[in-house]
Amino acid sequence: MFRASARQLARCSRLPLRPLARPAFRVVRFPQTAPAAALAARRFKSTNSPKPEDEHDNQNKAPESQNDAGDANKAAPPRQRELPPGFVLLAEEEYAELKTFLGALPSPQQRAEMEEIFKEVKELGVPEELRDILRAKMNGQLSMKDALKIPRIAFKMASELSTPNPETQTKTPDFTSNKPGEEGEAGSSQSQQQPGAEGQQQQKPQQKPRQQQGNGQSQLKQKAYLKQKAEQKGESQKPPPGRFNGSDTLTWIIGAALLYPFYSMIFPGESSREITWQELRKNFLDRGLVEKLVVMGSTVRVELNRDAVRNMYPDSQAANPNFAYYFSIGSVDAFERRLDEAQNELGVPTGERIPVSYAREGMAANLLMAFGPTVLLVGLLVWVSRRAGGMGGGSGGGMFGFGKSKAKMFNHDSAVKVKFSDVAGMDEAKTEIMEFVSFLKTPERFQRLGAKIPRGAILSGPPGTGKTLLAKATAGESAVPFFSVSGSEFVEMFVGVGASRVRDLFATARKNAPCIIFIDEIDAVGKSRSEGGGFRGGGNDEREATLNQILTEMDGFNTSEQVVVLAGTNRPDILDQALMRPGRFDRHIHIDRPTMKGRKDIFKVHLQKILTKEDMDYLTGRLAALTPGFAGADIANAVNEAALIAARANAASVEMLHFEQAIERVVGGLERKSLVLGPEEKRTVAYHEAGHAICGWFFRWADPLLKVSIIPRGQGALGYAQYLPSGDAYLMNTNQLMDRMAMTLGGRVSEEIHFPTVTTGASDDFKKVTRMATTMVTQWGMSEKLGPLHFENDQNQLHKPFAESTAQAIDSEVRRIVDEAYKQCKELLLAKKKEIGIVAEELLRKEVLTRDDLVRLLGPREWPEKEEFAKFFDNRGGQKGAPPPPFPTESTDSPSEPQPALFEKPTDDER
Ligand SMILES: Nc1ncnc2c1ncn2[C@@H]1O[C@H](COP(=O)(O)OP(=O)(O)OP(=O)(O)O)[C@@H](O)[C@H]1O
Repeated sequence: MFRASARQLARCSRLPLRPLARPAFRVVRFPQTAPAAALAARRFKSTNSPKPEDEHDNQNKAPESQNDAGDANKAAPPRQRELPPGFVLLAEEEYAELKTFLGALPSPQQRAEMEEIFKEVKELGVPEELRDILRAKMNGQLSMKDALKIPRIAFKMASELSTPNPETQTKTPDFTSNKPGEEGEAGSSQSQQQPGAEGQQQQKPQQKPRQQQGNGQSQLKQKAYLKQKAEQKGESQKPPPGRFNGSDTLTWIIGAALLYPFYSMIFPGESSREITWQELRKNFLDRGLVEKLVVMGSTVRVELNRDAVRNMYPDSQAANPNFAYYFSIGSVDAFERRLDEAQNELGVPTGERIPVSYAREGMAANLLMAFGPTVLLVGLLVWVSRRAGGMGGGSGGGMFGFGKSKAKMFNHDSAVKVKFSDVAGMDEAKTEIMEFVSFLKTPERFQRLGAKIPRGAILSGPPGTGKTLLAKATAGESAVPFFSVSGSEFVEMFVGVGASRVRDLFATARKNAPCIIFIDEIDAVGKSRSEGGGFRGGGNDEREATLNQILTEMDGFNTSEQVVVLAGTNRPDILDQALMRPGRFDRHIHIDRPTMKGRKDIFKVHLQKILTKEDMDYLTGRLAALTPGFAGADIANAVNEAALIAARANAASVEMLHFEQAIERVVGGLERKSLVLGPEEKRTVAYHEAGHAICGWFFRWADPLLKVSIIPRGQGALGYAQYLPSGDAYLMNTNQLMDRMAMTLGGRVSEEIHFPTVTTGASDDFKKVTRMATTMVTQWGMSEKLGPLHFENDQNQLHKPFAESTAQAIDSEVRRIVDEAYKQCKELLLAKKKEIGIVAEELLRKEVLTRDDLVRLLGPREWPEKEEFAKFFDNRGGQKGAPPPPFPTESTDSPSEPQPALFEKPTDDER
């Protein structure tokens, strides 16, 4: 990590300096300010130093001068000046190493100029750190730390290079002789270097010019002169050598110039260019410039003899040691063959052939290229899931807020407006939950007596029965914040998110206490832990972790903490027992579908918002009678649907007709006017429905018929008969069941009697009959042969929990019951064949027949009607003498089969 960032840092600093370095070279090319020339002039003008012309000659003869220097090093000739502190002289091979980085410079001109500076460097010495870096480079042990030292070293050297040679101080004005001409000449030639010189003197008194030694007066004069000059130039004192002074332009230029080659020592440029085989041959191979070829998979790197290349192509980048050419090959064999042919053509003797090596790192690179993206993606996913999973604690937010609870909060501002008066038809449940309200409102009443308040309650019941509504009403009555969340919101694709969200939810709730948490559909997370454990797919660790967290959090409340947890579910039977134990969800409140009275009350609640002129008592009673099995949500939907139908009809208020149409629509689905039946099909449907109607009319225990229709409706129903089921059907006896089954078979039997063949239309009837008969045998103990036994036949179980012989007995009993119902039906319909014809023909004419039509066609039903039926369907609209309410023009299918809910006693008003 550190390596990468240091590298970037270094690159960053290198790039902005590059433009600075280049102008510096351009400046030096022009006569006035070539740094190399200026440096040479300033630093080596001593009595013993070579004259500028000689120097120039020397510059042109670089190799010799290098050799000389090397010899000088070896022979240690007397030096003209002392080394600056911290500087060392480079050994020949170190200097040669340093020089290789000249190749990093893009143009030959720049290389030549930098070479001048390097010659200075050779004389001046280099900071010890640079020598160490060079040695590390030679040993292949360069580090990023070295890279960070480069700017300091470059500017330290630049500062030394731009400092006048003490030898040249001899050319300062001779203050002992006050000859103005000399002063002027010397001053003009050296004015630029004076401040630096002063700094140098202060820093290194031992380097004072020899001429000044022993001459205190002239020293003082000279100091005064230098100071005056510095003040004239407005320059501050030069900092000690090695410390960069930004105002010293020359130091800047030289420092920047040095930076580039120095950096290329640490970061060899990655520049490379692809060439073709032909280019390789023409430009390098044929000219003997290729030193080595390195095969790396399908590419070959060309290693050139840099010195030879520099001589041949002085302006080419190829001379740069960090620049590489490469070319692609199809196969290694083909490449080797081609290379051999080329060398044969060139007549290269076998012993001097170009060495070819095969690099192994290509393999790693190839592997990285192939699997890198996948590894990266997998790594990212693991990282994200770890992060998401690790987001524990109350804050829970973390990356993307995965661990945060999604609970909607209703507080005083967004207060829950629902009150208990809005919840109808569940008085027992309301009484139970009322206690929570008192606890939240006046906790001291309970605490005073040492009573512990239940932590929470599970509200269970079929969908739409008002569980959420009741929880909201509890919050509304208590006037406390209400957190509503669905169990499924704890489930996320990331491991640990569920538990984290639970933590977050409870932490927020504690902060807002007193308050209510409502977890809807808690079965999504609260399913029994043993449930998934069997052979059916294994356990679900994530769900269990979430459940455990809920259990822990509920345990974590202390008795005085006023946080009530309510949970809603349709499946209390599958909940984990640990949830239900005292101290957690202590109360279990079951909310069933509303009774007749409950439906009436719910209709009253929802009708408050509806504009209707109907008598409320009669309306709600009739609607409640028409909607057995409706849950609160169905009722709310039916009322709203009625208002929509009335609005569509531009009615001034919602009338009974609209309500009944709405109920039919909710039960039977949309009328399908587009489905046009052929005459024969229509006739079959009419006789089928007439068969049902006749059964319903003449069987004593059958449900009273409300209407029959042959208008298609909903999914696949071509016609139907609507009955008023016997109250809420909490209990049904065998007679009722047999009559209902016989009535259900009436359609098919009628077809058999009236047509030479039968149709597929009775399939659903058979399904209902079979299910009823099976339930009678296996669950309701209504078969003498099998007796009062309950046979569970779970579809998910592979094996039936009873013997094969029992299964056969069940089958035969079911068949017997259905056969009996069939016989009963056939006997009736054969006897009433004429009546079927009458009803069917009337149906074909009118499409819908009401109860009144049937009375007209068949005479009054001979069996006494039920109480509600008499009260709400007496055609008087609840008032004596009032005109009968118009009956809906559509009808719908029967609300089906009997409800097997035989476990609860009907309330008084149900009987
Ligand atoms: N007892 C009731 N009194 C008045 N309205 C009710 C009643 N029960 C249900 N409703 C109506 O039905 C709507 C839906 O009810 P709610 O969401 O409470 O049902 P639920 O039992 O929570 O359903 P689910 O089990 O599908 O979550 C309520 O907004 C309300 O309009």
